[in-house]
Amino acid sequence: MPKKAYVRTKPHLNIGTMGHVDHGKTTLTAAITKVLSERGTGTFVPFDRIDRAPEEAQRGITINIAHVEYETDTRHYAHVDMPGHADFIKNMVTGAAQLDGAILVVSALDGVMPQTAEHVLLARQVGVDHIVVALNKADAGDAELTDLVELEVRELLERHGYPGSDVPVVRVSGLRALEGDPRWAGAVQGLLDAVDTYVPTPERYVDAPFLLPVENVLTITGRGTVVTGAVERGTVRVGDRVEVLGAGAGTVVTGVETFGKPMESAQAGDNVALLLRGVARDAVRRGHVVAAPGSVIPRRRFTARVHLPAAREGGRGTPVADGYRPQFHLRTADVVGTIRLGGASVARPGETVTMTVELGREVPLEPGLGFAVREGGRTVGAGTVLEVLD
Ligand SMILES: Nc1nc2c(ncn2[C@@H]2O[C@H](COP(=O)(O)OP(=O)(O)OP(=O)(O)O)[C@@H](O)[C@H]2O)c(=O)[nH]1
Ligand SMILES: [Mg+2]
Repeated sequence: MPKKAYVRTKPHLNIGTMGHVDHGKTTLTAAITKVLSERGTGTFVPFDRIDRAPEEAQRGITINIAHVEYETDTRHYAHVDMPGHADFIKNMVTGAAQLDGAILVVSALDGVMPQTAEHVLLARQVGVDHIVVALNKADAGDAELTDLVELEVRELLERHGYPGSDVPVVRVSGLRALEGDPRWAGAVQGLLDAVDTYVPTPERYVDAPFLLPVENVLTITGRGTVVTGAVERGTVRVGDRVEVLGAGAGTVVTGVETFGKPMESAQAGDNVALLLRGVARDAVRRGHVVAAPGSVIPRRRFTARVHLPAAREGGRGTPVADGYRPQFHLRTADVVGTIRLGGASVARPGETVTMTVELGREVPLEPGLGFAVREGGRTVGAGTVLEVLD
């Protein structure tokens, strides 16, 4: 039986939960789907379906195991719940998740923790302009302490260039809402209303040449190789010619799906799976880019402005010197690179500096592209490409 096609009736946005470990991101994600399923605009996704490890996609094209899909009265959302900190860095910081807005989950019991601060810093750096705060575990916190946590979060946001006093802060209990408590289900609905109204519908670059950073690669028996990810710009439809940069292959798109539903065409902002004709499974990997032929040229060298978070924000304790070789996370790619600081001999945590970077291999680069700098499992910098060099 043919699968029901995806029909675009409302604006589509990508959002996600971020925040410190154990503050309740996955519980809240499950609670959101529960509240919306009761209103008839979503399908309930239980906690253990969100939090599980990826498995072989045998039932068809799946997007990303941590994605859930739902609708409010006015919008269609793809919501990514990143299981753990490393995944957050990969998906969000590198722009793979392409969040139009984020729900910052902060436990009312614990307040701002190191990863809360790190996620806010990185969200700012990669251009997530709108954050809504879920003060979670409000069922268990005392009101006075929760007030203090709220102040602390607003102050953190202000310090990173967000309008701290205007950002909606909603007290919720993901756990109680998930258990069906009407009061807390109402609070989760209030959070969604805040997201609907506070996060603007983004302008999509649908007229630009097509580009999709590859997040995952799957094989579907009898159909071929599938790549998944969020369309960064342009549109793509079945029959389009594309090239896989990194793999150096030209190919034709033979299928486009979103959340298991076939689409006639996908556009910037959509989370999709593309079936590619005649591309071997091992010829394409996460970090490659699928693009309109000739529209991007991979390069190795660029200048950039990079912020090095202070140690208290999760950054390094010591300065970096000329010749430093960390990992650069650009879109979904993870590449080693060497930095040159020019006149300055060292750059200290807490500073924002200009540098030249030479990557270990070519990747598609362009001015304005955001990236993260990582070393030993820690984010030591967040930057923006200024100029691409040859
Ligand atoms: N009292 C209370 N506990 C909660 C609430 N939300 C989550 N918890 C508990 O907090 C713990 C962590 O919840 P998770 O949803 O797994 O947190 P997480 O942020 O997804 O954690 P990681 O993915 O490991 O970073 C679990 O034991 C939850 O039951 C809440 O609203 N109230
Ligand atoms: Mg989780």
